[in-house]
Amino acid sequence: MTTATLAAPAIVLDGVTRSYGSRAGRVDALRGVTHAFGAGTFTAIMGPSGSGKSTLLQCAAGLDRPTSGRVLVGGHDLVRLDEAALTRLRRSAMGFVFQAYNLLPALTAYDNVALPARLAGRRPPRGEVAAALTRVGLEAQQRRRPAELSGGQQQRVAIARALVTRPQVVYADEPTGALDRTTGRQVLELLRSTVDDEGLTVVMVTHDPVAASYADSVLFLEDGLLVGHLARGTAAQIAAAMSELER
Ligand SMILES: Nc1ncnc2c1ncn2[C@@H]1O[C@H](COP(=O)(O)OP(=O)(O)OP(=O)(O)O)[C@@H](O)[C@H]1O
Repeated sequence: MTTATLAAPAIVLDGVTRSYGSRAGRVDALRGVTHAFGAGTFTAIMGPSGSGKSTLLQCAAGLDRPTSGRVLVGGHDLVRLDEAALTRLRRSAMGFVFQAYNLLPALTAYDNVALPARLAGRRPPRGEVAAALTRVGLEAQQRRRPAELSGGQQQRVAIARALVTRPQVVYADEPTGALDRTTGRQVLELLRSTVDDEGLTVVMVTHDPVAASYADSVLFLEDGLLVGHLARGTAAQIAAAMSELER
């Protein structure tokens, strides 16, 4: 048995279902998903449009509540936490990176990175914010506002903001969706290095086999169910598995 299998998982989904009621009827976005994400691993979630990828990520992050099943993050059962406790856990243990960088346009890069700590009611030490910006290669751009940064730089600010609270897990939803290939690769290398160097657990939704090839393993979702798993696949192998699914 390897150390990875001995380590307690960072995130556990246990029989997670999520149904949405709408005027058009019921949609079963997740239909019983069970998976343990090992601590210090990078997992990509792939699947056709509407297969439940974003719903899975939202449930794993406590941004959405499952209809049934359990979600454990760092041993905490998210389903049993009230909103206040969930918010505290999200702010201390989880980081988020989205396709749209969600930076506040009026704030500098520095103040955007400092924001999560301020929201949690503390003034982050200047050195911690500066270190997070240095970590993503933006120490010289601290005083710039988002409009004065390229897309890739804005995404790196968003990653610094996700890392500054020293989370255990980072959830990323199409983090390279709005970036060109070279810039996207820098962002993926950065996510990869947070796993390799700092032992973070990263879960990333992506449509892009090249992005998914940076992960340790790829989970394939179809129609709300986990239907496949590929460990350490190349982009070509991942693309082949995807087209098999979409056939
Ligand atoms: N708030 C909601 N209300 C009703 N239905 C929803 C809601 N959110 C998602 N769904 C439905 O649940 C299913 C799964 O959606 P989800 O966004 O998780 O898929 P996805 O795999 O992330 O799709 P995409 O790749 O297109 O972003 C879809 O059928 C979607 O229409």
